[in-house]
Amino acid sequence: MNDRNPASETTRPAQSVVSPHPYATQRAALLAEQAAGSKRRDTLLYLNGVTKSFDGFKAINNLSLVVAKGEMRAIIGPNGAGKTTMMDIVTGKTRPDEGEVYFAGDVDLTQEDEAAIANRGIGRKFQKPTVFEGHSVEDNIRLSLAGSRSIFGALLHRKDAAEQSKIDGILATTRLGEKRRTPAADLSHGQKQWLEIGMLLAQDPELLLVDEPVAGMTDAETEETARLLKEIARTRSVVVVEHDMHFVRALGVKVTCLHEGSVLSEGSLDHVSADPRVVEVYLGR
Ligand SMILES: Nc1ncnc2c1ncn2[C@@H]1O[C@H](COP(=O)(O)OP(=O)(O)OP(=O)(O)O)[C@@H](O)[C@H]1O
Repeated sequence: MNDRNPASETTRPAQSVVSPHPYATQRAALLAEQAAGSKRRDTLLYLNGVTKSFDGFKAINNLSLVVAKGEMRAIIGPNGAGKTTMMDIVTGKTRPDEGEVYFAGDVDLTQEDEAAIANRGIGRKFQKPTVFEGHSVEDNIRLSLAGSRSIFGALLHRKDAAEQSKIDGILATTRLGEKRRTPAADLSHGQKQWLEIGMLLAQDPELLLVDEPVAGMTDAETEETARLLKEIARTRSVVVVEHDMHFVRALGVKVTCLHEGSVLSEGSLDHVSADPRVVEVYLGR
């Protein structure tokens, strides 16, 4: 049955001529603000229009990159694309000439030094592992937990249960539980890389920057590293720079290809590796 009343339709003014009720406009503005706010809250690392020149050469050129909370992102690109310089900028080692770099909403990283940025919860793993070779695996983790305590104090102080359980958790994550008493010097190259990742985890970073973690690893170690980083990324954001495409595929995350200091292509590995520009400057080489 058609219960519409044609008479009332003819008398009702057309919607387009009715100006919206002030509350409706306010509500629309509020919703837009909430959406923008929640987007901001979801963002952990925000780079916008970042540029850095060395002697007139733009190593980073109008780079924009957004990493969400809890996201793992793989960064690929040819040598000299600016991957290391990008990480140097995020960690405060290098100051950008222009652009915005924000962490966790409103922390302006361009205004902070390396130590302050590390304290904010940004941990970086360089390509070459730097562990305390003479100490056991477990003590390496303990020393990293210690923070401001002296090294001597860290090794001598009474072990409390909470600390021990944190160390055990890190050893399990980094597949080093059975190696806890082994001197770091006796670990394989891959295990040393995992130990260093564990030492970073001891500092509870919200964002981990990892530079070429699988370079020099065996295939089995490479596969295990992909699993390990995926586990870590359940509770933190991870940005991993890597040339090994098998490894990047195993990560199964969004990929950003840098070239000449800017984003050349971004998306799934399939999308990025099918991009003719990426094939031309990187994958096809
Ligand atoms: N401190 C510096 N002084 C001068 N030039 C620099 C400096 N740091 C980086 N560059 C230059 O900036 C460009 C980008 O270098 P960067 O190391 O960031 O590239 P990358 O993508 O990390 O390369 P790779 O894959 O080889 O590590 C290169 O041409 C490099 O020579």
